[in-house]
Amino acid sequence: MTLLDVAGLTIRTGGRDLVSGVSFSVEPGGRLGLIGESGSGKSLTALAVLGLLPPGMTASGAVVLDAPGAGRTDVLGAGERRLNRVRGRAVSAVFQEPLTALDPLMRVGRQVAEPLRRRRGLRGRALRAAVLAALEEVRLADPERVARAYPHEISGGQRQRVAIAMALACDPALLVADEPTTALDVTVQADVLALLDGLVAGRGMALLFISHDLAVVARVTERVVVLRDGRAVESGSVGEVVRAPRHPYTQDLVASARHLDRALDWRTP
Ligand SMILES: Nc1ncnc2c1ncn2[C@@H]1O[C@H](COP(=O)(O)OP(=O)(O)OP(=O)(O)O)[C@@H](O)[C@H]1O
Repeated sequence: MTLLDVAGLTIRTGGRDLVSGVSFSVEPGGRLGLIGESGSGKSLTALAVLGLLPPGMTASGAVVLDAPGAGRTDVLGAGERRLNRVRGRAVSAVFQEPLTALDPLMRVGRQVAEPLRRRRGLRGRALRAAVLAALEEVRLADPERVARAYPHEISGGQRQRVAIAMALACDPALLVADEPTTALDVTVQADVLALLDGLVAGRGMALLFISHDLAVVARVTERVVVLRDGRAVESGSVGEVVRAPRHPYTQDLVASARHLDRALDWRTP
C-alpha cells in the first residue's frame, strides 16, 4: 500500500516550470527525505502535497494521499472542503519558522486546544488535560506555564515544540517537515530533531522531511530524493546515496557534508 504517491508533479507560474516531473512515493510509516539547495523546489513540492500552493501557481501530474480512515484523495484536484478534512488527519506539517503556525495574539494553550477540540471533539476538563498532555509529549518542561504564555514569551525551540504538538494533535498518517530545525539555535537543533524522530517512530507515522542539509536528512530518513532546479536528479536509500552518489550534484552535496563533518570532528576536543 502507498500512503503518498506523487507522480510527474510539475508546478508552473508565468509560463515557467519551477518543479518538473517529480515522482516519489511514501509507504505507511516510511520516511523520505527531499534534499537540494535553496530554490530547488523542495518547499513547493511540500506545499503541493498539502494542497497549499500559492495562488497563481498551477500544478499538473498527480498527488494522491491514501490514508486509513481518510480515504483516497486526489490532492491536486480536491476542493477546499475535502482538503480541510484531509489536513490534520491524513497529513499535517511543521515548517521552518514556528511563528507561521502560531497566532501571536492567542495563548499557546488555546492554539493547541483548537485541533483537539475540532477533530477529537474534546471539551472542558478533558480538553485541558489533552492540551497539557500534548505539551508534555513534546517535552516542554513546564506545560502549564507554556499553555498560559503568548508565542513571543517562549523561546524559538519551545515554539517549534508547540508547532510539533499542534501538527501531531490529530494523529496524522503523514507528517511533512519542511526545514523544521533550520531556524533554531544550533544547540537546540539536535534536541528538536531527536524529538521529532522519536515521536514519528512512536506513532508509526510516515515522514516527508525536507532539508538542504544532507547530514540532517540522513539522520531521520531511510530514502532520499535529490532535487536540483525543480528536477529529481537522483534517488535511493540514504546509505546508497551517501556512499555512492551517482549524479555530480549529489557528489558535491556528499563531499561538502563530509567536509563539514571533518571540520567539526577536528574541533571536537
Ligand atoms: N510564490 C512564488 N512565486 C514565484 N516563484 C516562486 C514562488 N515561490 C517559489 N518560487 C520559485 O520557485 C523555485 C522553487 O522554490 P522553493 O521554495 O520550492 O525552493 P526550496 O528548494 O524550498 O528553497 P528554499 O530552501 O530556499 O525554500 C525557486 O526558483 C523560487 O524562486
